[in-house]
Amino acid sequence: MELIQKYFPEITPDQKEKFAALQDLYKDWNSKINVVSRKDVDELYLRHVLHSLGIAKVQTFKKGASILDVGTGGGFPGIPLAILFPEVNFRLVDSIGKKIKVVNEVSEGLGLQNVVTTNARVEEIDGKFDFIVSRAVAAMPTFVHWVQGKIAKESKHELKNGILYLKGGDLSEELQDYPKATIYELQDYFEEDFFETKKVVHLPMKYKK
Ligand SMILES: C[S@@+](CC[C@H](N)C(=O)[O-])C[C@H]1O[C@@H](n2cnc3c(N)ncnc32)[C@H](O)[C@@H]1O
Repeated sequence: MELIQKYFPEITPDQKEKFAALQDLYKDWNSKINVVSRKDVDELYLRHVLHSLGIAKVQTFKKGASILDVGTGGGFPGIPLAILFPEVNFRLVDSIGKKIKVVNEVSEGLGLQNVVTTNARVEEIDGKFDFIVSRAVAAMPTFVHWVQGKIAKESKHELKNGILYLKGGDLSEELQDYPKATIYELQDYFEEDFFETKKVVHLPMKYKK
């Protein structure tokens, strides 16, 4: 929790309270429906919350923006980002119903007004979003295939509307067909080399050459 404050010192008392409440909510819901490993619950703030917020170091979402979190699982990166950006609209999607149940319980437990969830495959989702965020769901070509057509053209943001994907490893092969992809290293934003998945990939909507 101290790490959240260290790297996001501008959070309000309300946001601080919500971040602090996450641990008990996940512990409680995970004991009923096992969606996050026990080790992960113990290391929730570092492995999940701070890691998810890495996306916010790359792009600050403006008021009224719409964000789709694809394959949110237990709510990552969507829930921490929704706490950090209360005036931004988040839609969290997962194809597994019990994961969405946990996300709903956590979101309701926190009283988040800016989160809606959908239990579906992302391919079935209609609508356009400013950004699509994700972590650990599919290789880039598959992912792009799923989400192309769901990104709004107009951008009010510093980065062009598109995908922001938390990824690890050597991405040169995976990204070879996407010359417009930009790779941001999380270690440039955090003093310590915290994370196993160390990069945020930004792929703008018009990703082709
Ligand atoms: C490895 S988990 C990652 C969960 C979360 N993003 C995280 O990083 O903790 C991958 C998730 O993607 C979901 N998923 C996979 N393919 C999907 C699809 N086509 N549409 C929606 N969800 C999908 C799975 O159900 C699973 O919950």
